[in-house]
Amino acid sequence: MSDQAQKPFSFKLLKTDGAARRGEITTPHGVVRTPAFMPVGTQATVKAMYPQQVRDLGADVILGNTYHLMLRPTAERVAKLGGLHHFMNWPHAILTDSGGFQVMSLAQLRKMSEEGVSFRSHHDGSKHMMSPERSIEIQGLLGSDIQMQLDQCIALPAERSEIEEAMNLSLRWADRSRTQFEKMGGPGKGQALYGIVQGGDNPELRVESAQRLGEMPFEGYSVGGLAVGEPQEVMLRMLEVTTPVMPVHKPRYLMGVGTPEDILESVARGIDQFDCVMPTRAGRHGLAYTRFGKVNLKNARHAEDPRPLDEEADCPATRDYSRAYLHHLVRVNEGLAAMLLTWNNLAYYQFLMQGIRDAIEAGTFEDFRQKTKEDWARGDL
Ligand SMILES: Cc1ccc(CCc2c3nc[nH]c3cc3c(=O)[nH]c(N)nc23)cc1
Repeated sequence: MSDQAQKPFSFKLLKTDGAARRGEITTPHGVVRTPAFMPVGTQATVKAMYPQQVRDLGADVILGNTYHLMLRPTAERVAKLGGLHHFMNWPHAILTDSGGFQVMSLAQLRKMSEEGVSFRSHHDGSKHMMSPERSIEIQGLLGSDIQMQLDQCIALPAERSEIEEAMNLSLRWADRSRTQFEKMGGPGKGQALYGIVQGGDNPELRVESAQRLGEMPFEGYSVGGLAVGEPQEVMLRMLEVTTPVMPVHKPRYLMGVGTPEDILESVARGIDQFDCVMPTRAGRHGLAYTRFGKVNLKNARHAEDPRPLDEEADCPATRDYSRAYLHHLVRVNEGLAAMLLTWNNLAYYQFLMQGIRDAIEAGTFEDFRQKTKEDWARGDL
């Protein structure tokens, strides 16, 4: 693969329905159908799932975590073992974050400067420096198909001056990330680097960030700085002012989003890619997502319910096990509970994304959105 001239990274906008977009991203490891949900594989595994299982549910791309992997087993070791795709036996597309967000939420003794973020590992206290250049070097060593610039995501609410300072630092880091990405020959390998729009909950700063990033040569653009605890209407309002000033023919990735409803509402506002720990983490805590809303299997009301989660579903976890059995597994904390509920939840998320893609192609996205929300509201009879 390495010596073949790679097909360049590309995005095709196939159809729009209102602000909703149906597209295709071509990467060196296959095509990503958008709108896409990208399961999170933090430590080189989508927790409690086999790679082939994740693929069979319809995932075209998963996420790897630069911060975790740079600490254990280190990016250099993953590179020595053939890169992340080979290491984790996932031959399809991989997207990695730059690691800055995780440093700010997980590491100890963090110190932010113009150079980057210095920090100590939350495992063994070893010292590290994450600069735009080092982040791109790590993502290149992992062999990531879609890489992120190093940015500064701040918690909301925040003062305008603080938001503006973080936005401008992220723009300077965008430029340094791009320089390093091109120095490492990313475009020639068919890899992509996304700029990340910041600007907090301030509409003017959001527009300024998107416009200034749009003038820089990125293969795609992320909307960052959201899904950090702000109300849903603030997040949606920021999308309404930001996506209209983002490049039309480049993919848009809303970082860290979200629940099925967040995804539906964000597709309606022009977003193409999503990631969220919700389906996998919730699965490990006994929560099941279904066509008719959420089912908390810890709840005693399921103790003698012989029905599966959804007998019409294709996924064995959803169709072949009673709620009573799932409730039992959750209550006695059996490993199979996490396996089955993660499987169910990822299956539901991919089922939702397939429905969204089909509806945009058919020009019926608005009906699909309303019907899906009615089904969720119907609740789990
Ligand atoms: C493995 C993996 C997990 C999670 C992520 C996304 C993590 C994430 C956010 N999650 C919620 N809100 C977020 C905002 C930002 C942001 O502004 N910048 C960056 N770089 N990442 C974010 C990427 C990769």
